[in-house]
Amino acid sequence: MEIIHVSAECYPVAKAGGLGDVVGALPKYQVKAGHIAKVVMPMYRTKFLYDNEWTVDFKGQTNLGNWVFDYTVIKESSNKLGYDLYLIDINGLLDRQKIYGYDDDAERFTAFQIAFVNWMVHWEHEPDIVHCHDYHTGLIPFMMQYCYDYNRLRHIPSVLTIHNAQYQGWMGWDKSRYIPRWDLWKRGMLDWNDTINPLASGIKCASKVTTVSWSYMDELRTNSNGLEKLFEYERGKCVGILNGIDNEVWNPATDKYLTHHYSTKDIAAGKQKNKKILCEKFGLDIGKPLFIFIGRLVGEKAADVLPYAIRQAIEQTNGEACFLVLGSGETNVEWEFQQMAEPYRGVFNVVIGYDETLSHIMYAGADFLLMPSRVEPCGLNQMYSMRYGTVPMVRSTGGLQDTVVDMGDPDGFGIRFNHASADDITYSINRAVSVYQDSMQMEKMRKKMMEIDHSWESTVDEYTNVYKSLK
Ligand SMILES: Nc1ncnc2c1ncn2[C@@H]1O[C@H](COP(=O)(O)OP(=O)(O)O[C@H]2O[C@H](CO)[C@@H](O)[C@H](O)[C@H]2O)[C@@H](O)[C@H]1O
Repeated sequence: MEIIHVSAECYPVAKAGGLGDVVGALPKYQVKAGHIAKVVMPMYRTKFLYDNEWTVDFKGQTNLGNWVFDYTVIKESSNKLGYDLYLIDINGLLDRQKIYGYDDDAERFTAFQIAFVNWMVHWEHEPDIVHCHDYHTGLIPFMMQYCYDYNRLRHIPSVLTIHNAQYQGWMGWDKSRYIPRWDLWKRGMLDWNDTINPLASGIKCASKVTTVSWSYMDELRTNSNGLEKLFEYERGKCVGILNGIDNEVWNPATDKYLTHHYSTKDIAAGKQKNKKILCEKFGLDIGKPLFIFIGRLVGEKAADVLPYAIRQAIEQTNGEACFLVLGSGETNVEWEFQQMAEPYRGVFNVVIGYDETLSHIMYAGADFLLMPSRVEPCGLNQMYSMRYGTVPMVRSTGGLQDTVVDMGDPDGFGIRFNHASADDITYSINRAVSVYQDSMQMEKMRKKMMEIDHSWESTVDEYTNVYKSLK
């Protein structure tokens, strides 16, 4: 089968979070399973662009409302990612360093989607599936169905994967002029509560909708930032498929970001060497259990309760636990963490920003990973931490409850709690501190979690089944 993934992110080209990881890996494993998989994304000005060779595949012209624009599609020449990678360049809109966060994001991603369908119409052959990811590509199924210029694409099945339903790309109806000549009777397929809602439109118009864990699929019907009724109505075409992880990138025995590699044969020693790097660099006590948090500092990840929870845990344990935080997001949360660095020197440190290398060393060197998320569609951090023998501490929600078993269970290896509250987090940290004293139990849990198979190899067929159901 030929599958075209369309996305705003793809690791290692451009990544802001888990979406990039999934779109970077799934196509690679689809190719290994015998499919033709391609990725199409915007041509941001990232390091990957300048470090690699490209050929021009297509040049076209189309418009965003009255603005006529040229676009260029370039293709990575060496197939180094294991699948065909195409970037769409639109001067003035996509030629930026960051992926998101600009005032004209609505125009940027709408123009990207228009350029994509416009390019597809010029293809001499047709793919079997167009696979869209998140709201940035949510208008594509609508455009393929109801824009007169793209009628030729109508019968190609589309799949929308929702990585995060919190963000929906809402646009005022004044922006409907951006969408190329469309069947005005189909206004309802764009609309949700009197705004153009690209995610809702994708859910309505895609042939199938998937999300990234079973529990999150259920949750969306009761908690999806306003789309609950839509998920209930469309439940027949929705399916949950748990994310995999790229075992080639995330492997403590070969990880290119690590100086000290290890496997299940030398877990404790391997982790200790990585912990030493972190503790020396961040002034933390290597004799104490090390807790980490990696991620966006936003309410969804319950980052706002963490500063207080960590302070409370440090007090309650008499400073017997160390904490290292890596992330960026809401300014007040960043500020609170930064204020803690000095008074809690020796047991707490924070890095505000995005650092891929440091994140790998943290997964390897930490003892525990904190993930108190209020909403977590799947979560990759807990799966990476398991692969690196770091005990995940998660709130029981979404994909976290699908992947982590509490250590109270005979088969358990992690810590689960029910509320994204400082008290639940602190209580769990206390549980962790006491299990940390039991090196046999730690070793057992580490080994168990490192042996769990979360590879894409074991998941890729579930997507194939979805595609096949559409042919
Ligand atoms: N400051 C930083 N520095 C370095 N690396 C950082 C970082 N902040 C985050 N990361 C990395 O970004 C990724 C985060 O992935 P997650 O899946 O946990 O969350 P995210 O909310 O981005 O993804 C959404 O999409 C994914 C994919 O479907 C779902 O698993 C998830 O639940 C959903 O919210 C990990 O690779 C993590 O290491």
